[in-house]
Amino acid sequence: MGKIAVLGAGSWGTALALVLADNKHDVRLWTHREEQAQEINKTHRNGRYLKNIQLPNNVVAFSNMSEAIEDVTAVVLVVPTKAIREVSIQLKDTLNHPVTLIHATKGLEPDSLKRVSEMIEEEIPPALYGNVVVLSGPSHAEEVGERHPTTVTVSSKDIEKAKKAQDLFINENFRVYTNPDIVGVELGGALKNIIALGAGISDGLDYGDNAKAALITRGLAEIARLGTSMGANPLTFAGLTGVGDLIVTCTSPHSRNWRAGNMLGKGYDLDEVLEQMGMVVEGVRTTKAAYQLATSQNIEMPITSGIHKVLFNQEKAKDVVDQLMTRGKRHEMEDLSSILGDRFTY
Ligand SMILES: NC(=O)C1=CN([C@@H]2O[C@H](COP(=O)(O)OP(=O)(O)OC[C@H]3O[C@@H](n4cnc5c(N)ncnc54)[C@H](OP(=O)(O)O)[C@@H]3O)[C@@H](O)[C@H]2O)C=CC1
Ligand SMILES: O=C(CO)COP(=O)(O)O
Repeated sequence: MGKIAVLGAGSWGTALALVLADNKHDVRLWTHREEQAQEINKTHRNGRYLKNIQLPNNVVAFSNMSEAIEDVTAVVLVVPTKAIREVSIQLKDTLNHPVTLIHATKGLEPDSLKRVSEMIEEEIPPALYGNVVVLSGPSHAEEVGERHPTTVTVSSKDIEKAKKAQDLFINENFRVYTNPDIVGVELGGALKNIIALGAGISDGLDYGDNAKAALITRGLAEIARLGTSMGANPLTFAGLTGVGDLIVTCTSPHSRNWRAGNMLGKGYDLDEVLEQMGMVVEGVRTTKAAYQLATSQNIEMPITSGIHKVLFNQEKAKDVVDQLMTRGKRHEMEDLSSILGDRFTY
């Protein structure tokens, strides 16, 4: 078994470190906070982000990146999207040998409109890792920490790299599939957070199960619409990183995006919500990026546009739902008819 560095000691980095440790790897969990590294090494717990989980002894925390990545064969980058460029630059300045590079971050960058693997490729010369691998899918850190059955997908432009990552992570509790469609895998993981905000808002307004099912299903339709226009395979959105992650994020109080939406639905304002969360709510910045993408590519994304109005234009969630419900009439399978042709045109 090899030495692996996990960069980012939030909820997800800590849970992934546990999976790798269960697979008998020598795991080096890097945090930018010295006091957090000391706490993890002393107590074998990450009190702020995953307090109920006891970490195995083969997870060792570091606050010095060059010590954390010394002689590692793989690096797992798992910080919020906002920090990806900064941590990638630190990694580029520190790394002096080739590694398998995996990221597990779910987001899109506003303005540049880049996916996370594209951001990494812009900051770290691909000569050091070949092609980036993304790990994504329905996986709350709290449940992975409890070793509950979980399934995820790894994807890369180089499928051999994805298979390497599959071998590092797979075990009896954590089943890992491969998928060659990195565009679809990354977009599914990023865009579902917008819909999870919407599901939380709907629950905050006490709109019940019908409304939430509508958001998940029509949310999937608009995710697939944007994704296919960007080159993704539409079938990826029917998989773990599409509908799978939508279900887990839109229906669970573990989800920070759902919880943030829930507070918005109950009438709190965005700044208050983010302050109370104390953890990353990726859907907020991703809504901005997806709205910019949809506008620039002329793709219809009514739910995303509605959530954009609630987050950034101070429109009332209830009014936005009313607007969504009274839009012009549509054919449910419009997207399929353009992909599959005559059989779906009626
Ligand atoms: N939690 C989950 O269940 C899952 C999360 N993800 C994704 O994983 C990514 C990370 O999320 P998650 O771990 O949950 O987030 P958390 O909010 O739990 O933790 C974020 C971590 O990143 C650290 N961080 C922030 N900025 C920097 C920086 N500039 N340099 C170094 N470290 C930094 C934070 O440090 P500090 O304490 O100092 O702020 C904190 O340790 C997100 O994209 C999320 O969508 C994916 C699947 C599941
Ligand atoms: O991506 C996740 C589960 O798959 C976690 O979602 P949240 O960031 O909303 O908690």
